[in-house]
Amino acid sequence: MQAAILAIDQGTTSSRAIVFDKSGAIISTAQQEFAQMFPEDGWVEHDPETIWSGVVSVCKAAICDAIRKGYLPSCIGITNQRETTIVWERDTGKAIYNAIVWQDRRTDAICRELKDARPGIEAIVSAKTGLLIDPYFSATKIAWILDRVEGSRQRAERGELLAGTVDSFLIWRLTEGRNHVTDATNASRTNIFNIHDNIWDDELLDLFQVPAKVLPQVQDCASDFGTCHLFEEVMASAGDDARKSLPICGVAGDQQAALIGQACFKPGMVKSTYGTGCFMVLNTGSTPVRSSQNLLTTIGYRINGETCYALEGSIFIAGAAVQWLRDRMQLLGSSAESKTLAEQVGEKNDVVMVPAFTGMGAPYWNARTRGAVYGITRNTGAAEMVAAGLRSVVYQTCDLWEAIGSEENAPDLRNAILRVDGGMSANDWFLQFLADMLDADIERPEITETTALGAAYLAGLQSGLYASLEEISEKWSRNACFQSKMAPKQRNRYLKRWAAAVNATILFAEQTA
Ligand SMILES: Nc1ncnc2c1ncn2[C@@H]1O[C@H](COP(=O)(O)OP(=O)(O)O)[C@@H](O)[C@H]1O
Ligand SMILES: O=P(O)(O)OC[C@H](O)CO
Repeated sequence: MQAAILAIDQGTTSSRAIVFDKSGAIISTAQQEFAQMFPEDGWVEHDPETIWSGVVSVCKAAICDAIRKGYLPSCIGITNQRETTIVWERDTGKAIYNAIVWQDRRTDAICRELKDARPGIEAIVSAKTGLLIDPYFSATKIAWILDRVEGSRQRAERGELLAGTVDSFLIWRLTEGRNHVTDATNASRTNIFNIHDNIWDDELLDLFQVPAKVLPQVQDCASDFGTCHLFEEVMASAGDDARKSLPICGVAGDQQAALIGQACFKPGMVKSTYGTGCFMVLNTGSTPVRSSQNLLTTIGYRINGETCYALEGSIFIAGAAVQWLRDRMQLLGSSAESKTLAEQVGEKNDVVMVPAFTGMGAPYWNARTRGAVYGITRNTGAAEMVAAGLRSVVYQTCDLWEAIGSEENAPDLRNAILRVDGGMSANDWFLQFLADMLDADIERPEITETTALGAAYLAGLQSGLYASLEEISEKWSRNACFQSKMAPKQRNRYLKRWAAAVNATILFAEQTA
């Protein structure tokens, strides 16, 4: 049997397990989509039991298939949708409420009250955590659950409840209730983790009303998170001598894992991942760069106790717009069909979509806005709407690129190449429009499952399969490069219309609040 690594990628719309060999090639893969729940306007929930059963079943399927091909995983790396919050019982491992998903806006009022009650508090939170006060992050989600599920605050104080992001919940289940841990990247998305001192911050715990007792221990991304015995039966099919338990030794939030999978290890290297949302992450090295452009300062990875920081622009709706066009509007048979339809639409297409379905992320941070479409005529059909959806993701990326490029203390983006990955990066039409609008080179790697790959690299580092980040860096290879072909006049026209559409959407939200 050849050496391999099992990566668990628990994303917003699906759970995947991928077995990689040492070179980073995919040996086997299994995936399960799961239901998104929208109980109220702006609310998004997942069923933790569905997430759990899906993860177990994809892991078993991927391990089985890998063994059949002559590969035996020796460790597990985990990556996950970040910020999504679960509170569960220490005794039973059962969640006391559904997972509140990162996109969920229900705690907007709590965030506003905090800011109104204590002017200047956001600057303090931002200085310590690199984040803003926004419903996106985990702290207000934990507090909301503890305040709404009867008796849970008292239970938390008695040590009966545990809380965490999805990685933490999965590790608790995978280690059968032995380890309540998380990694520094996931912790850095909670609003209560001090990214400079690497501790849960007492002042912030008090501010957000989160009891320290419910929180996991925070570890380096490549470290010992516990051992999983749950797949021993499947592992046994490799033979009696085969190792059966699997150490979990790499963990990172999905966007940071993608930074690693894209081998963006040097300051100035930047990637954008197009899954449900889009997240542009720029490596800024050992110095945290404080944003003047409403971007987030976050932990890129922490290895051997050394933190590499990053600047992040977060967009809530990217592939989710394509999903909406497919599932709700029924304009597409599949997400891939969006390319064929968009190709039918010329440069004159004037429909502009602002996909603020769950508010707007960076750089606007407006939780109250909702989606809008402008410029519909009697000629507008499915193709125009689909092109508008794809273009809206590009325009949002332009906003991030502009914001990151304007940061005074960040590495210069003028000659930077943007590395892309995630579900939407399969779409060539989208990537060409992206290159045209950014006026920059866009590179897609051979392996676009970079999120899972990053988690596998971390586990491989810790388990000794790789010696260093340099060794990992050499494995990155390019599949395609997209370069701008658009005339500046046309680019400016598109950008002007986008800016007008965003302004109108914000104005509508303000006037109807
Ligand atoms: N060829 C494509 N063109 C446009 N969008 C796509 C394409 N393939 C997948 N997507 C979109 O990518 C998203 C899935 O990407 P993925 O990286 O798996 O997301 P996540 O990790 O958030 O679940 C879906 O929203 C889907 O609509
Ligand atoms: O599920 P994704 O890939 O869109 O990623 C979700 C992010 O981690 C949210 O911050």
